Amino acid sequence: MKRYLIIGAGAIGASLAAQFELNGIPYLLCGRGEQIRHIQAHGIRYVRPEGARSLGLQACADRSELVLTQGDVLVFTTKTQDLELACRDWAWLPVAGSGPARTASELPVLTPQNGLAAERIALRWFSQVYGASINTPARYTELGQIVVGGYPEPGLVVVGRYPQGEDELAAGIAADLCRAGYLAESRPDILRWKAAKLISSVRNNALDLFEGPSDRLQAYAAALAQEAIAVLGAMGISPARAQERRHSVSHWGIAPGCGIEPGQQSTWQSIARGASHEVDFLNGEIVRLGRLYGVATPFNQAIQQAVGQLCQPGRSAQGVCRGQIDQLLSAARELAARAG
Ligand SMILES: NC(=O)C1=CN([C@@H]2O[C@H](COP(=O)(O)OP(=O)(O)OC[C@H]3O[C@@H](n4cnc5c(N)ncnc54)[C@H](OP(=O)(O)O)[C@@H]3O)[C@@H](O)[C@H]2O)C=CC1
Ligand SMILES: CC(C)(CO)C(=O)C(=O)O
Repeated sequence: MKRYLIIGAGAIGASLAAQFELNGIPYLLCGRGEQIRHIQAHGIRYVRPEGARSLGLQACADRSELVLTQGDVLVFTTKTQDLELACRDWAWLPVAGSGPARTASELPVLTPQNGLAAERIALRWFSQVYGASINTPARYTELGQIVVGGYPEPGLVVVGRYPQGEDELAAGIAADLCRAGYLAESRPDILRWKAAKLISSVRNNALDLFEGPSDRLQAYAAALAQEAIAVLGAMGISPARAQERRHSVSHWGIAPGCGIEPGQQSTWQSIARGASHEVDFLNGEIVRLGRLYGVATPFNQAIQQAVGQLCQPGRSAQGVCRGQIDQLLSAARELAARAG
C-alpha cells in the first residue's frame, strides 16, 4: 500500500499532511526541530477559510525509528536550499520487505519546490523523481499553526515524471491528491508547468521585501518576469498556459480574510521566521540559467544581490527587512549598462 513520507513540516508539508489526515490517505510527516516536536505533542491549528481546527497528525521526529516500506513515496517539502541535505539524509536508509527497493534511493520521490532546481538535485540520489508544481497559498509563520487560503480547494497541483513522461505512479499520486481535496492532474511535460510557476515566483516572491511607489514595483515585477521568459525561451522551454489545465480553475482563488495577506508569500514567510530564504533558487536560478544560455538578467541579478545583502546570516527574526525599489532599480540599470 502506498504511504507518503512527507519530509519538512512547514507550510507545504504540514498542509499536505493535514489534507491527507482529513481524507484518509496514509502518510507520515517527518520534520525537524521544535516544529515537529510541537506537532507530535499538540498537533496543529489548521486554518482554512471555512474555519480553524485542531488536528492531530502522524508525525516523526527521528527517522532512525522509522521502517521504510516498499510502498513509500518520499515527498520532500523543504525549501530548495535544504533539499540536498535532506536527500543525503534519506537516500541510503534501508527499505524493508521483499520488493525491488533496497534503499530509499530506489523509492519514488516527489519534489513540489518552486523553481527548476529541485528535480536535478534529487536525481543525484533518487532514480524515480516526480516533479510537482503546486499553487497553494500556505502560510507558516507561527509555531504549530498552518494557514491555507486556497478556496474552495486548498490548491492546484500538476505532477509528472522528471524529466518527462506520464506513468501509472504519476497518475496515482495525482488521484491521491484529488482525494485529499486538491485539484490535481498528471502531465507528461512537468518541466513546462514548473517553468510557468517559476515565472510567477521570480515576479513576486523577492519583491515582497521591497517598498516604494506601486508603479515602479509593478514595472520591476514585469522586468523580472520578462527576463525569466527570455531565459526559458533560450532553453527551448515553452511554459505551460493556464488554459492547458484539464480542470477548470476559474472558480478557484484565495479567500478574502482567510489570514493570507498579499505580499507575504513563501520567501517573506522564511524571512519573517528568521529562516534562510530561497531567492538564490528562484531569481538566482534565472541568473544562473541566463549565464549558461547567454541571456542578460540584470533585474534578477540585482534583486538576488539585494536580498542577499538585506538578509545576512545571523540577523534577527524580529521584523522583515525591507529594501527600497528606487535603489534596486538603480542597481539593475547599472548591471544592465555593464552587460552592454
Ligand atoms: N508556502 C507556500 O505557500 C508555497 C511554497 N511553495 C514551495 O514549497 C517549498 C516548501 O516551502 P514552504 O513549505 O513554504 O517552506 P517552509 O519553510 O514553510 O517549510 C520547510 C520545512 O522544511 C523543514 N526542513 C528543512 N530541512 C529539513 C530536513 N533536512 N529534514 C526535515 N525537515 C527539514 C524546515 O525546518 P526549519 O523550520 O527547521 O528550517 C521547515 O519546517 C518551497 O520550494 C516553496 O517555494 C510552493 C507553493 C506555495
Ligand atoms: C504564490 C504562492 C503562494 C502560490 O502557491 C507561492 O508559490 C509562494 O508563496 O511561494
